[in-house]
Amino acid sequence: MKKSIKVVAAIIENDQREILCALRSPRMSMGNLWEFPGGKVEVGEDLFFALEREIQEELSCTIQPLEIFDEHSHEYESFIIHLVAIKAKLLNGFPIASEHSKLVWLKRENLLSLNWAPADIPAVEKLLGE
Ligand SMILES: Nc1nc2c([nH]c(=O)n2[C@H]2C[C@H](O)[C@@H](COP(=O)(O)OP(=O)(O)OP(=O)(O)O)O2)c(=O)[nH]1
Repeated sequence: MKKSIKVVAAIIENDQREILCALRSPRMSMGNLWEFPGGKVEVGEDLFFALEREIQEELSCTIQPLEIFDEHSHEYESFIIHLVAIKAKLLNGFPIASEHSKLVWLKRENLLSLNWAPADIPAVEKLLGE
């Protein structure tokens, strides 16, 4: 049976209505694909707390999670992901990539120009329709 993982991902929007997109590095699993920054939820962990923790670890800044925007399961070849995309705002600091290869802020209409992790497509499409 395939392993199931629960992952939280932050949809962070700036004052210009641009959304933060992160490129997974070639060293990471699913390398060279774009994602919303975040990571795996630990057992028993609150989703918003997990998101704050992951963003602090990965981007060295503080966010405030606002609301769950989209939840989807996606079956990859070797595991099943339950991806919870959560809208969030920057509270302190500015995102700095430590694990990712690149961070970009994009307007909604440009989001589909990136090569997204397949599990993220429903959330990206929902953002386009907002
Ligand atoms: N963070 C994140 N991961 C995503 C997204 N879409 C998607 O398919 N994934 C996949 C990539 C990874 O296989 C998995 C998340 O693992 P991760 O490596 O980012 O999480 P983590 O920091 O907790 O991992 P770890 O190295 O500490 O074990 O989910 C997304 O939008 N954000």
